[in-house]
Amino acid sequence: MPPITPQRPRLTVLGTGYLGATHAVSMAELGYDVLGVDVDEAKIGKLADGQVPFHEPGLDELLQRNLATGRLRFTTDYAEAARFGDVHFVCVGTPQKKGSLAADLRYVEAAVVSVVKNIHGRALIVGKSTVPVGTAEWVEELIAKHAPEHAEIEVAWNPEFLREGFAVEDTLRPDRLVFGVKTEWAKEMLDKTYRGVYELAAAEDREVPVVVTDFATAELVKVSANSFLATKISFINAMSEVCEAAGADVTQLARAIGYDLRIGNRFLRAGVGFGGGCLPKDIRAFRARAEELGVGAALNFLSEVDEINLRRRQRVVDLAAELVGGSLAGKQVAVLGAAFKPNSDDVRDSPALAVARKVHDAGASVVVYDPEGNENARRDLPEVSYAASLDEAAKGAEVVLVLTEWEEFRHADPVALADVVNATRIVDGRNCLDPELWRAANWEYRGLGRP
Ligand SMILES: NC(=O)c1ccc[n+]([C@@H]2O[C@H](COP(=O)([O-])OP(=O)(O)OC[C@H]3O[C@@H](n4cnc5c(N)ncnc54)[C@H](O)[C@@H]3O)[C@@H](O)[C@H]2O)c1
Ligand SMILES: O=c1ccn([C@@H]2O[C@H](COP(=O)(O)OP(=O)(O)O[C@H]3O[C@H](CO)[C@@H](O)[C@H](O)[C@H]3O)[C@@H](O)[C@H]2O)c(=O)[nH]1
Repeated sequence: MPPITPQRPRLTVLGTGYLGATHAVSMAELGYDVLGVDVDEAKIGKLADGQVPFHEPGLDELLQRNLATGRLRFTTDYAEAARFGDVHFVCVGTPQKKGSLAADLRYVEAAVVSVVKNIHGRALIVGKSTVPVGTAEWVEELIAKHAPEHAEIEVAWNPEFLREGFAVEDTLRPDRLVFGVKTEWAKEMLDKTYRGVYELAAAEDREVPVVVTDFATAELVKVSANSFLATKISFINAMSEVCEAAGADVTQLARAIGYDLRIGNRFLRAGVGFGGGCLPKDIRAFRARAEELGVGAALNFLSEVDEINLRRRQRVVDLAAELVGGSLAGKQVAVLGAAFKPNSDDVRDSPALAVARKVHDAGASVVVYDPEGNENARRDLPEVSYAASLDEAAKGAEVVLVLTEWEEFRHADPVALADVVNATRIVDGRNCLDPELWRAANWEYRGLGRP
């Protein structure tokens, strides 16, 4: 990619997890000088050594290439970060608070304070983490309290919409950019920062829409986008429940309604529901913030969205029990999938792992296999066994549950697998298999929302 030349701001990325590492690497790929910063020394050590600490297709190669050019470096030293950066991207985690629906902003606070107290010139702090509306104003207050008096620091909010599994592509070629700003200078700095993205789009005859807003709107764009996506999934999963009761097929229903362009065919895959480090916590934090703002009733539907989603996990467990004759106690169960979606090793709030836990709690002996997620899963759910391959997981199973739609599972051979299991029973928790194929190989097949 041609490096962009004039007036390139130097960038730091504070927090080098799924979002930050991808952002740092992608911005270096676009020609910027980037310093990635994290408090996790092991993570920084790996990144500096050219190893991506998580699974994200294509990221390893770009990391190594950009380390080699010298454009990309990593550190745990905030003083160095403050000296280096013109623009500081805040990409730290905003997980759900323990015992509450709300977002935990302690890492945002720590990152902002650590960097601004060391800034002596002019700089822009750009929030990328997903946060409750009002956070950017609070970050301004933190800066006023902690920055040296002579420093000139402004804030912008620039939410990120990347999807895991497509993170690099989404960063280099975003559907849109959102700039929540208060001043023309902040807008100009963001334009300079994203010039590489604009130039790549122009070279490919595309345009990247840029929506310039106030802080509150930018913050809300992010959580409302995720709420809409979560609602779409729970809508189709609610239809799935009705299809099950009525003997209809939700996959055909989704296809048919999706032809209406007003509805669209994407994000209508019924199954065991949404998980991950974003949608579940974001809809909960949004509800909590709306309560604080006195408009909780406006988002009551999001609690229904959450409940529909969680009910699907129990539905898979019930189907598995039904298939083995009523009780899972003492049965061997193969769980295929641990990551919350394919092409990721992320197991945060993963439906697959939640089901594995429930099946284990029901007294079954559970063997999990995920092509990339075993290691993270073992940390979260050490009570169950992990297999190194699909065949090893399925060996001797009374029922197989497909809970993450990895290609490897989609293309599994039902005839060959029949020789490995103890009983040919399968629950397709992602509606990703061809029922006819599996039934033809003598499997008792159950999908979600399918007759
Ligand atoms: N993962 C995604 O696909 C995605 C997409 C868009 C937005 N987001 C949002 O981005 C934020 C980060 O998500 P993530 O998935 O990358 O989380 P993550 O847990 O993978 O990464 C967060 C990183 O922040 C680091 N950190 C914590 N405190 C720090 C500090 N004081 N200074 C520097 N680093 C610190 C952690 O060590 C960790 O490496 C969240 O708000 C999330 O909602 C995530
Ligand atoms: O039709 C569908 C589509 C998705 N899912 C599930 O929904 C979850 C989320 O999927 P996806 O949105 O692709 O993954 P994320 O990487 O979590 O991305 C979401 O969350 C990010 C963090 O906020 C945003 O940046 C992205 O735009 C938003 O799509 C996963 O468990 C999927 O299995 C379904 O069950 N059915």
